[in-house]
Amino acid sequence: MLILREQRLREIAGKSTQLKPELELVDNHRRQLFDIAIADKHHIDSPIKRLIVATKARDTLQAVRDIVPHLAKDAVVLLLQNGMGSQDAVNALLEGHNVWAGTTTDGAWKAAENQENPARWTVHHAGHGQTWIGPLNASTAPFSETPLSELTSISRLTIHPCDNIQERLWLKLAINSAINGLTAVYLCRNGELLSCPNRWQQVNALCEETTRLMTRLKIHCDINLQEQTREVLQRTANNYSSTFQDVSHGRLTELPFINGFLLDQARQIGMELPSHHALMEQLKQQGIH
Ligand SMILES: NC(=O)C1=CN([C@@H]2O[C@H](COP(=O)(O)OP(=O)(O)OC[C@H]3O[C@@H](n4cnc5c(N)ncnc54)[C@H](OP(=O)(O)O)[C@@H]3O)[C@@H](O)[C@H]2O)C=CC1
Ligand SMILES: CC(C)(CO)C(=O)C(=O)O
Repeated sequence: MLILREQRLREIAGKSTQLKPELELVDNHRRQLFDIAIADKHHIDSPIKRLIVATKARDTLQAVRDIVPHLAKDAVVLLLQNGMGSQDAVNALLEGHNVWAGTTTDGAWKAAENQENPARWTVHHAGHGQTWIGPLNASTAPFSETPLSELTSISRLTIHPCDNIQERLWLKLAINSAINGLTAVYLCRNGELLSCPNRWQQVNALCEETTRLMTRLKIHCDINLQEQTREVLQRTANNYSSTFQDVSHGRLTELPFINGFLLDQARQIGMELPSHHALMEQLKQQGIH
C-alpha cells in the first residue's frame, strides 16, 4: 500500500471518479504495471507490519508521526533518506520499535502526473547501484529474520545487509557535502566541480574539514575522502546532482541534513568548519535553503 498525504489523495480523487491506482515501473525500456492500494493516514485499516519511508529528509519525521498509531507493535520501519539527522529523529520517536536505515546508489525518478489516470505513478529506474540496509538499534533481529529480507528477492536491486549503517550514512553524506551544495552555487553538472580548478579546490577544502570532523568524532572512515569524491565526480560527471535538481524545480533542498548536519555535529564539540559554514552562507544569500 502506498500511503499519501491527505491533500495529495484529495487532489487525485478530485480529478477522477474511478480511481485505479497503479505503479508503472520503467527499467531499461521494460515496463511493468502493478495494481496497488493507496490511502492517507485516515484510511489505513490494518496495523502496518513493514513500513518503508521514502520521503525527502525534511518530510520524514512528520510522515512517520502521522501514522504512528497505525504501526503494529512489532513493525519494522525502513528509512531511505539521504543525509543524516532525520533517521535519529525518527528512531527517537519510535523508541522500542525496530527501525532500520538504508542508503543507495540506485537512481530513480517519478514521471509527471498521468493525465488519463492521476492515480498511476510512473517511476523510471534510471541507474542501477547498490543499497545498504542496517539497523539503527543494536538490539534488532538479524536482517534475514525481518520482513525487509523479502526485498532481496527483487532482482533489479542489489541489497547488502550491514551492521554499520551509520558509517555508510556518514560516508555518503561526506561525499554529498562536498558536491551537492557547490553544484547549487554554480548551477553546474557534477563534472564541472572537477574540471574547474577553483571549484575543485573548494571540494578539497570541504573534504578536508569533513575528514577532520569524522576523525574527532571517531567515525570509522578508512578511505581518502578527496579521492573517493573525485571518483564519484568522474563517474557522475554528466549528472546534475539531486540538490541542483531541487533548486531548478524551486524545491527546498536536503542540505540542512547534509552540510547543516555536519555543522551541528561540529558545533556540539566546539569545532569550526569554515568552508562548510561559508558554503551554507553563500547558498542562503542565493536564496537556496
Ligand atoms: N530518487 C533517487 O534516485 C534517490 C533518492 N534518494 C533519497 O531518497 C529520498 C526520497 O527521494 P525521492 O524519491 O527522489 O523524492 P521525491 O520528492 O520524488 O518523493 C518523495 C515523496 O514523499 C512524499 N511525501 C512527503 N511527505 C509525505 C507524507 N507526510 N506522507 C506521505 N508521503 C509524503 C511526497 O509526496 P507529494 O507528492 O505529496 O509531495 C513525494 O512523492 C531523499 O532523501 C533522496 O535524497 C537517495 C538516492 C537516490
Ligand atoms: C553522488 C551524487 C552527488 C550524484 O549526483 C548524489 O548522490 C546526489 O546527486 O545527491
